Amino acid sequence: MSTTTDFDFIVIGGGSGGIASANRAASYGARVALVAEGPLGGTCVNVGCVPKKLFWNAAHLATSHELAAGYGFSATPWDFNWGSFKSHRDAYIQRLNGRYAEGLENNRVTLFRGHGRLRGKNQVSVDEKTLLSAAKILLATGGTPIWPEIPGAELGMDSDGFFALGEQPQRVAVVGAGYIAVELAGVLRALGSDVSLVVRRNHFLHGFEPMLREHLMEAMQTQGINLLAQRQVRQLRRDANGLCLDFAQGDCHGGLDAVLWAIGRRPQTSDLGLVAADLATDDDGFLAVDKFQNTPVDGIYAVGDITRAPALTPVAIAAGRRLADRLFGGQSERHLDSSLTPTVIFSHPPIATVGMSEIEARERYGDEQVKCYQSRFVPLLRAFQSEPERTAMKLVTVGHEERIVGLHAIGDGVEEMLQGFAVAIRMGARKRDFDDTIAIHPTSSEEFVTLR
Ligand SMILES: Cc1cc2nc3c(=O)[nH]c(=O)nc-3n(C[C@H](O)[C@H](O)[C@H](O)COP(=O)(O)OP(=O)(O)OC[C@H]3O[C@@H](n4cnc5c(N)ncnc54)[C@H](O)[C@@H]3O)c2cc1C
Ligand SMILES: NC(=O)c1ccc[n+]([C@@H]2O[C@H](COP(=O)([O-])OP(=O)(O)OC[C@H]3O[C@@H](n4cnc5c(N)ncnc54)[C@H](O)[C@@H]3O)[C@@H](O)[C@H]2O)c1
Repeated sequence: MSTTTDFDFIVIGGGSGGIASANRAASYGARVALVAEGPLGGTCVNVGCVPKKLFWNAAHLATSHELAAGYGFSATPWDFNWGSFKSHRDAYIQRLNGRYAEGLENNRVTLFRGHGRLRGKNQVSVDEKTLLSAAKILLATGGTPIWPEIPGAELGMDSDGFFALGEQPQRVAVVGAGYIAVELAGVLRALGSDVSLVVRRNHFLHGFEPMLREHLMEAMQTQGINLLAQRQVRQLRRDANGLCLDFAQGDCHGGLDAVLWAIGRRPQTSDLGLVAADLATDDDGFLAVDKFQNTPVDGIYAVGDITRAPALTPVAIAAGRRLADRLFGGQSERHLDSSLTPTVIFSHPPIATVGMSEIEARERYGDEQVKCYQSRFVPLLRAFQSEPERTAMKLVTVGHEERIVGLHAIGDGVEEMLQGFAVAIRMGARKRDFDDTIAIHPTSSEEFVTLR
């Protein structure tokens, strides 16, 4: 190994949290090393948020001709060219990779390309060739898709494989019930594939406000997504008709071109040299951190998907930046409070949600303290459709002051609506603050300030 180079801060992982923390620390004058394998930007930029949102935009355009007819446009659907979309998308992502590299260089962060591994509490090796040392080390190595341990699993693909596809699969089964499953099932269906969604329970998006998933389930069924509920996949095999899923319930689902596993992600902590630094993960591979991102070992920190914080890019970024503010910016109490994290599921229609579901609020505060307001309506955009997809909204309030503890919406445009409402809720907004706010007409978001 080459001689040790000394830094103030070593960051392992060039994704959302790692890059944000490295740049922020360098802005305070710290000497920072970033050890990164894989393309810069990590999951979000390369195989997550960015390609997914571009797909979502494509899917949105693909279905807009249905609306356009009512507005007097000739309703000829246009053809989608998967290959051309992919080459534009990949070129865009490459530009982002380049911008991240430039940003690091401009901020004087020293980039080491390769696999980072702890070699003690203050040392990190890069591909076992270069040795770095620092008093402070941040672990930000993100997550990776989980594959089912069943015969034939390798015949399917994970979300990384989905983004690598050169051609559109025509008959697809998506297995899973979380964000990725509903998002990618929706994209594929909107782009014209025949899609089945395989879930173990009666529903998907377990843990979210039930109003949201009930509304989405209804919309997906109207769109022609085949929901295969209460199915546990036992094996995947290939026969003369294509891929076939066998279920523990005794039936099967065949004739498929592709099967997408979307059954969760696990933290990438198994090859990080944790033992050398006296660190250990929990049984699921996560690192325990306190509110300041401190691991139990002094001088070693963790942010992002390797911790139990919500696995979202803005959470990883915020945790990484706040940590750098605290360690190098003289802000000794700076930390992330992720308790009211707003989130959007880019399903069709999209879901926007922040805070507690009605059930969670009733459990926490008791039935008599909780009051909910709801609305379900046809947005003006869909005024000319014979069977329009509706928008649904719900506010969950507590106490005599009716403090808003949950805000949930599903429908056109809600993905852009949530951010501002999340600010108000974080500031402690009450129902009457919403009522006192003049509506913007005609919009869908005005419904939130006119609920009765
Ligand atoms: C399909 C999909 C869609 C998503 N959509 C959204 C969305 O719309 N909005 C949202 O907020 N979030 C979304 N997410 C989640 C988001 O991508 C993650 O929460 C976020 O990327 C986590 O950031 P991170 O810094 O923890 O890790 P990552 O971004 O995963 O970065 C970790 C980096 O570390 C590298 N690495 C790992 N081990 C080592 C090592 N030993 N040495 C050197 N480098 C290493 C990895 O190669 C990777 O580049 C999505 C995720 C997926 C999979
Ligand atoms: N829009 C966004 O912000 C966005 C989009 C995608 C992903 N993400 C983040 O990435 C994380 C990972 O996403 P994800 O969808 O992979 O995971 P997830 O944890 O959200 O969902 C995994 C789902 O798979 C189900 N499941 C587990 N094992 C299964 C099995 N053997 N068979 C069938 N179903 C099974 C689980 O019940 C769960 O519903 C998310 O939790 C989220 O934080 C965010």
